[in-house]
Amino acid sequence: KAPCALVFDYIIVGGGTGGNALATRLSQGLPGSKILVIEAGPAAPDELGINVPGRKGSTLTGKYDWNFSTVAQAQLGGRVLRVARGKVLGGSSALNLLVWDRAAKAEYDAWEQVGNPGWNFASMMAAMTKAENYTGGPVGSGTHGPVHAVVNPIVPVHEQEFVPTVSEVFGIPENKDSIRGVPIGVMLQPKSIDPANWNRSYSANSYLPEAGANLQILTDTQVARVNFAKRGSLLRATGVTLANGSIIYARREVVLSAGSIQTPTLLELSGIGQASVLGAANITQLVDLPGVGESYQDHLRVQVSFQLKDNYSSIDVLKYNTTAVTVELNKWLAGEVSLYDDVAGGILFANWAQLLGTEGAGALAALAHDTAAGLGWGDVGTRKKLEQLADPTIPQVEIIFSDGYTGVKGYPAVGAPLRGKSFFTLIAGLMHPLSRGSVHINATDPRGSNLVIDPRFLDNEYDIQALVGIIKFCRRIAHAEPLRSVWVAEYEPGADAVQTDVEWRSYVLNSVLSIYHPMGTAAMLPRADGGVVDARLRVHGTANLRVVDASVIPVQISAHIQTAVYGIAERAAEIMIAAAASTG
Ligand SMILES: Cc1cc2nc3c(=O)[nH]c(=O)nc-3n(C[C@H](O)[C@H](O)[C@H](O)COP(=O)(O)OP(=O)(O)OC[C@H]3O[C@@H](n4cnc5c(N)ncnc54)[C@H](O)[C@@H]3O)c2cc1C
Repeated sequence: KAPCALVFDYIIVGGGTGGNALATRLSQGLPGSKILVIEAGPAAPDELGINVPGRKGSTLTGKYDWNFSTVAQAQLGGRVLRVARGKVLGGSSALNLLVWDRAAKAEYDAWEQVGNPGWNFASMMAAMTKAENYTGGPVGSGTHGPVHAVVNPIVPVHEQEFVPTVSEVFGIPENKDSIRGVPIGVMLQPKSIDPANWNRSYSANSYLPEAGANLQILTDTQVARVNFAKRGSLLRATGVTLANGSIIYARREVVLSAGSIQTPTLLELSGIGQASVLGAANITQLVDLPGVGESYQDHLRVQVSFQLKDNYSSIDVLKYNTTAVTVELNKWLAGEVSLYDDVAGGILFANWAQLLGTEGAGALAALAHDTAAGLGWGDVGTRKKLEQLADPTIPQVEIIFSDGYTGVKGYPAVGAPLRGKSFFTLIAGLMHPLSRGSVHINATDPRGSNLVIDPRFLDNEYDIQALVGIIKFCRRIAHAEPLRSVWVAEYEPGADAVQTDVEWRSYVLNSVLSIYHPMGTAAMLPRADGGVVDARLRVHGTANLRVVDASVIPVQISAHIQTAVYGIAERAAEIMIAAAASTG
């Protein structure tokens, strides 16, 4: 018999975005249950790289990042792309770039339409609102949830021209209500920041303090696999084995919240997945689930950067001026307005007709249909994406106005003539690429962290042409007044360097990056459709193993996905608490 310190009612693997939200709600809703979160990374409550909004990005490649990378992408000339993931209590919510927004109503409704009763806009909006405490948000946004959101009222002078340029010149109206399932339009977006102390608000400092004493958290502890016993035709999860070999038992349920990269690979290490992947790694297959690790989808980005006129200044000063770094950080620490507050995010969400006109949108949609047909892509997720191209309420495009230089060639180096200059960047985001990749354990080292991540970005002509269309539109925005008056020259890729469609195509292939929103790798779909979990988030073939993180998203949504992950966790808690009540 195991010592009772090693027995819990619920074990949640991964103290990240979804895991901490779920654990907190279970602890509140099931006060008589013992709940354990096991997180591979440390707790880092005082880490300024996490807490200071303007230092977002500084933790990438550091000790709080798993530092995964893709396999060489043949279609991108062999490039290897970074796959950032939080390895810290709070997971990727501790590392992300803070954008707090939502997709269109029809995109959540699509989850129900592909075979998941109860998963629709009404239920997801209710769940996402429960997570949210939006200061100054529109009527209907959450005001009592743990995670704070706010629009920074400070907008740099040059950024103030973005919304009027898009709305007046391109006729895409300003939308101050985007958070309620109607995202199309141009706006200043909220960020997950607590306005009381201007600190990043993330799952570890928002949800966890609300949990009861029945929640325990083990940090710096990696789970190696889930253990099972056979119960009739189903597997019953009995607990987990840690990387150090210890076993912890679960009386009721085990939940995987290890994120879109590690949830599927943990399933594989536990014997659930494709026969060929498990066979190659010498792992006995317990459940044949071909969908595990498949349908990897992400949002893609390319960008153009412009050098500001000398009378404008951006946050670039924090890249080269050490005095400014100290002064501004001290202001943040003293609770004064600082460049490290992270300015409001100017964002445009648009459909293809708004960007390309009716004819251009029709031609691109035809290319999407032909591409999918030609490649034989007929899965439910792709079919939904193709259908959604005709829905003008669903954004296919996101364009972000980013203060400062955020491109690929780098801020001008020491000694370069443009060092010390200020820039802004327009980031072109593709919300529904057709490419679908995979993530699997590595047969040569199944338990190592060298996972086989193959996102297959831009492996088809629709995705390439779609990104070309968006990036060309970014340049058009920059050339329209009043925005045109704030800059002197295009820095990246450079007006002379890229002019023709052929040149844009090769720029896109050479500079595409991930927006770090991988999803769908343990999709909530019927088993016959390649699903990994059912509509109650239970792994097919198991009685009590669930997945609660971004990997369950069955049809790719637009927008940044942290609000959806919190919503999934809130819904999961409702489902699990109801299940506990019905079984006693
Ligand atoms: C750099 C970056 C920028 C982003 N920007 C934005 C943004 O601006 N807005 C937005 O909405 N979204 C953004 N996202 C996406 C969003 O943050 C993620 O989609 C979301 O946080 C994922 O939540 P999750 O619960 O699925 O996984 P995570 O939050 O990543 O949680 C998984 C947790 O499991 C732990 N874990 C993994 N394996 C094990 C194991 N074997 N044992 C124990 N623990 C384990 C990990 O350490 C991690 O803490 C960004 C993401 C990144 C990485």
